[in-house]
Amino acid sequence: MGVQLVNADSQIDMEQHFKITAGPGAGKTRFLIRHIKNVLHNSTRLGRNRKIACITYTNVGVETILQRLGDEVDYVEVCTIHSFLFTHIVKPYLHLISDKHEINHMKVDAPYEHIVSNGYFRMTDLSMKKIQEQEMKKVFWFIDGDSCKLHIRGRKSDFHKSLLKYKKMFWEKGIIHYDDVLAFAWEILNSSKETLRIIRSKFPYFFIDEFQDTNPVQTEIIKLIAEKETIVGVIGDKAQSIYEFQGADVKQFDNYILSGMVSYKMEDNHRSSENIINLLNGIRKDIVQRSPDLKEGNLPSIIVGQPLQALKHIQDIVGEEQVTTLSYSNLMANSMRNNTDYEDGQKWMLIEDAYIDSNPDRRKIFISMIKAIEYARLSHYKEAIKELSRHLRMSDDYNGQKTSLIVIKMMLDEYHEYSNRPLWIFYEKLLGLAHFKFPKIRESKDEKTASEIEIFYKNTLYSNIALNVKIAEDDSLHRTIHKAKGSEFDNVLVIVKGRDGYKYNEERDLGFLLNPDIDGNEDHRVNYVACSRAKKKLFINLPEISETAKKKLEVICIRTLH
Ligand SMILES: Nc1ncnc2c1ncn2[C@@H]1O[C@H](COP(=O)(O)OP(=O)(O)OP(=O)(O)O)[C@@H](O)[C@H]1O
Repeated sequence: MGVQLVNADSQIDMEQHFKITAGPGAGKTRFLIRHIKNVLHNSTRLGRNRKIACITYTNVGVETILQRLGDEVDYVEVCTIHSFLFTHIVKPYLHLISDKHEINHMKVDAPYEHIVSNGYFRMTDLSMKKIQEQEMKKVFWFIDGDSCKLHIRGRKSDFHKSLLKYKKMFWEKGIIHYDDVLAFAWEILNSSKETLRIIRSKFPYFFIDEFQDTNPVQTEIIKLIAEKETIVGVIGDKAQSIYEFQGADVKQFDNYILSGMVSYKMEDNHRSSENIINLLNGIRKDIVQRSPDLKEGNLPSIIVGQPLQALKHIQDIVGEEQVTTLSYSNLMANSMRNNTDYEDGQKWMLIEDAYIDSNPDRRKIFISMIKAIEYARLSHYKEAIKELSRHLRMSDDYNGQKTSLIVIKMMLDEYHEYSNRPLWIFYEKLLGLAHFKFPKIRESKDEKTASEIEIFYKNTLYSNIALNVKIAEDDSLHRTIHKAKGSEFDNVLVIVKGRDGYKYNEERDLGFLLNPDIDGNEDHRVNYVACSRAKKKLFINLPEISETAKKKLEVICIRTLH
């Protein structure tokens, strides 16, 4: 059977595996909600212990689906893949593989983000094998025959044994990372037929949204579950696959086939105006989207100049309406939010890489403090308290949470006193707090003998370091493109800059419009996702534009404003 054309309101056979391919704004979420409701009302295979699993990529995605399901959530479990696998497979059945991997399974309470441990790294032979500590961020699991193995992205040789030794030091303490959850879940299901049977029986339907972002281990888990009894349905858009660094792969979506699976395609775009849809159709060729609602709107515009000026210019055009800016890097998004200029060609870093301090305790406290303050400024208080309380566990009867709240509130009240001044001022403030224990920095008498650390604290502005904080679930007006996935906004300004330390280069950075390669170039897909978030007005900001590019873009119906 070929690919069948459907729309957001179509009903499909609920007892067959399915794959739905659809572009942005096609109504994938609307389809999923209607399909879940259809199964809830008509299936005879559901019950108190037999639910629909609905997996989506982010916590924001989970909230959206829960809200749209309204009261009909009794027999549906909506969660992220990590939370599903942890709750239903890893937590209850980890004991099946804990001896083999030396995991202290009684102490495992939740998965954690992997923060590279210098101490553990030094206890392996990895540095002797010329592996840099930062490369530990590129460690991933892959399935090799009957077992999962560790590998470092970008390396050819096999470092599995050394990497396993590093990981085991965490596991012994009951710490497992998000990527371990996938590997452990696969191993448990692959080796225990009984666990697989229980999962199939608890979840007769298994739906996955944003399937283009799943990684290969996840795909194998889904294939195992789908072998019998459970009906699996996946929905996605390969042109919106933007998590290559986490192991997602465009080809995976195309190659994903289950026996008896029916493939569907949606060609509508209910979100954007016809002019924006025309621009999107110029970037991708596999789906030509139509505008069933014939929404009118201006031609997308290019604005050349500084991003902050461009935003001001657009604000004059749209009046009272809000404008959302979308940037590739945290650095750019944070600069827009803080109303500060951004110099093209800056290296994108996480705060962990940007923060120079050889004393590990002091470094950890300062990084957490800055993160907590910046989260709290965006009202993400829960994350702020979680980040800080790990250093204040002993300070109160609430695991440090009460003290964290007091400290954060005080630091926010006094933000103006240190935010645009050297980190040294911030350091002196923390010294005076007495809540934290860290060694003092030895201050030199004259500039000649100043240590690297003293120079860093005295010459680096707090605001410059804070720009590197990554906001986990950013719902602000100025966010990164990755954090805008699945959302839509009336007016969007896409900011195009040079990549990670490079100055803007038209051929490369405007390639997504001049010579689009959606399958082969992830940067093109990221910019495509950004443009496709706009409902009414789309603006693209560039630092400069050549006459040739201008002419070419006029043909694709973009006008250029200077
Ligand atoms: N059949 C429809 N009629 C009218 N509006 C619709 C229809 N389907 C979806 N919409 C609207 O179109 C917009 C996009 O829908 P939705 O968010 O479900 O798309 P999507 O396919 O998940 O998009 P993306 O992949 O870009 O995140 C929403 O505002 C939604 O309310």
